[in-house]
Amino acid sequence: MATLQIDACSRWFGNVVAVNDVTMTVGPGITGLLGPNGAGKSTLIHMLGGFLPPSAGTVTLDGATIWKNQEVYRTIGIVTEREATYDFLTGKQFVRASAELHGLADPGAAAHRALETVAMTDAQDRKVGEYSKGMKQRVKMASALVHDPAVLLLDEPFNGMDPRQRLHLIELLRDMGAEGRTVLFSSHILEEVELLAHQIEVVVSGRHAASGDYREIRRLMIDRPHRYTITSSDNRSLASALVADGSTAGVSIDGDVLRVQASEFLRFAALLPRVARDADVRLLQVTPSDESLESVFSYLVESSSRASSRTSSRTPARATASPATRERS
Ligand SMILES: Nc1ncnc2c1ncn2[C@@H]1O[C@H](COP(=O)(O)OP(=O)(O)OP(=O)(O)O)[C@@H](O)[C@H]1O
Repeated sequence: MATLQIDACSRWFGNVVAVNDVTMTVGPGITGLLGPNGAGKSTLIHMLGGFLPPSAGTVTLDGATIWKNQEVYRTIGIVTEREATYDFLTGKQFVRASAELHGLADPGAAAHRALETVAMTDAQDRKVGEYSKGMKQRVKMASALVHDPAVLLLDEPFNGMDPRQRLHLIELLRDMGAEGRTVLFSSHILEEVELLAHQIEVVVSGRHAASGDYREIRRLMIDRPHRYTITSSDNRSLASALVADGSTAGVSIDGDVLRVQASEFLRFAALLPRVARDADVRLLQVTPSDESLESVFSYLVESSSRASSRTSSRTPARATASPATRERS
């Protein structure tokens, strides 16, 4: 079982602070690294993969420094976002070269196994330069898996994949996670993160904005209005009862449904059944209408930008759903 630890880590390039005082733990299973363009995801992945040293702080695997540590490199597989591959090699040669660089005893067998894992044996004798984007991604994946690493880091692995390839990669990563490997992938395709990751780490402007299950993160943001769509036995009576109580920010009737904006999640969750019972109304369906990762993300981006406009560029901002908030709840 491999655990990655990023501790008070910053990385800057000249005046640009790409990663700003991030502390994060990534354990076995699948973790999604989420953030807008330029948030620092690739920089974090490069530091975890041993491609870059941190400018400050530490990046370790099971307590061992990753940077320039060959022993650690043996246990890490990394698929970078970079398009560049050795186009003149066949898929098989490309993966085998990686096996040889790792000094594996039987590079041919290891390459074959890895190509089988990503379902690329049929195309293994074609030149990488002739592959589609998705096929290139898979062969890069095979090359990262060739030494059977305990840790797998993937930067935007779904880029350029068609839906079938995407599904295949989702299954593959699920299997890797289930085997107890530590899998960290970055993506801007929110549905994939939501579908795949048991744990989500959000970075915004180089800062660690949130950590946890996305629904959990969402619920922690109790200072943000939550929207619900409700159907009940008597929407009109329920609407007036909710308005009279005064703890909702907005109530409107929209055809057969009631749309409610609650100012506090926890309070509203306790209040709604009580108000319904007192008004003699039966609740038929209560659906959160904005609990997607997209809305969580927009909120975090907004709150982190608000915080960063108040702080200097090297001071970490605390968004509402930062780990510190989590501990308090
Ligand atoms: N080698 C470099 N030299 C200078 N600036 C860099 C370098 N690498 C990254 N940066 C800057 O650091 C910031 C974070 O970049 P990074 O690539 O880590 O973000 P990202 O979240 O992966 O973005 P994207 O999703 O667009 O790939 C950006 O402002 C970027 O321009």
